[in-house]
Amino acid sequence: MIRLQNVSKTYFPTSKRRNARAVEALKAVDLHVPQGQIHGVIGLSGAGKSTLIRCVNLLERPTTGTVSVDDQELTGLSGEALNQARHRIGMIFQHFNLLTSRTVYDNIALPLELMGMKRGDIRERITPLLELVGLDDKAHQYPAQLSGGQKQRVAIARALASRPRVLLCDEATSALDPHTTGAILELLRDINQKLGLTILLITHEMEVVKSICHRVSLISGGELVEEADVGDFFTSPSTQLGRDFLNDFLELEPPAALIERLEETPGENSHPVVRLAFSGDAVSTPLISRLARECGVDVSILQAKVESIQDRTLGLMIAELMGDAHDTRRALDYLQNHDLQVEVLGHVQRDD
Ligand SMILES: Nc1ncnc2c1ncn2[C@@H]1O[C@H](COP(=O)(O)OP(=O)(O)OP(=O)(O)O)[C@@H](O)[C@H]1O
Repeated sequence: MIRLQNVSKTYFPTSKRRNARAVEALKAVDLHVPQGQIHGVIGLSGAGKSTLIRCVNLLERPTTGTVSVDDQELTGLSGEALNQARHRIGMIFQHFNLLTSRTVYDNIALPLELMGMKRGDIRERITPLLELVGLDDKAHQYPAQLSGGQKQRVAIARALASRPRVLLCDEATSALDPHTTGAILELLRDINQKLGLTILLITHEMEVVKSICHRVSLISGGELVEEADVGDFFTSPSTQLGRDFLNDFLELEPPAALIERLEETPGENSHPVVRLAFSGDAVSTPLISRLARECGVDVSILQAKVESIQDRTLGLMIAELMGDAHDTRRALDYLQNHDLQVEVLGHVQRDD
């Protein structure tokens, strides 16, 4: 439904200052979002998220590469043809972008008025939309009379008014409190299911990805460095940046006092400290007691938690494996052979 091929975007300096530099905001990005999927793009500030999503509806024109939506190449269009194609792409923003002088109803009607639709037809379109977003009693209020969550509901209804095939969400919940964020994400999931709408969203929040996305891409320095199903991303990200995002989200770090004592290479009396991630059957298997029994190591659990990621359960643990070098090596092999993701964080010296 959405296809970006080899998309690059360079912002060239507009001033003639000597130190003005071009910024390569996107570098050879390939992305495919199939029909009906919710795809998240996550990255740090300045990574290129906004540029990427704005390239999809050509609010930013890519410097090179092609963008297609619903089998139509947008990068080959201009003028009226591009305008028509954009009706099939709705967009919502972090700060809602509503017109303060228009009521809720009139904000939602705006794109339809611009399309030249008759008043009666507009009414027929808007009534069910107000119901869908849960604002049927607010039609004649002004944005200033609404909460942030209600404003975003108006923006969603406005984005859906032209019956788009695709909805782009630019940090749509970043200005909202956690409770309202949850409600808006639920509405987006509902719309995705009821209308079969394809959704591309950008965010810096793992919670958003975890709550509603099917697939996720990680962007860094203008490049997509990792792409995975959400369940896989949360169990075994393949890049260091992915692991950093996950660990920040899970708040699973060894205690500070231990971090200070961690050494990169094993010493004579040192034990490995490992971060373990396990999902599926491994969550309900008593692996740690088996590990102790079969490999002859003691396991000191420093932190542990169980998370539900959509329909999967993810177990996480930071543990020290205590035993001689041979046994701890066997223990690491044992864990890996039982489909756990094992990351050795370092080695800690034990004098006792
Ligand atoms: N209009 C512009 N002119 C010049 N440089 C720009 C422009 N817009 C963005 N950039 C630069 O492009 C890079 C990517 O910016 P972008 O806004 O896409 O990142 P982002 O991931 O959305 O960041 P944030 O989460 O902070 O909004 C940054 O280095 C930014 O400074």
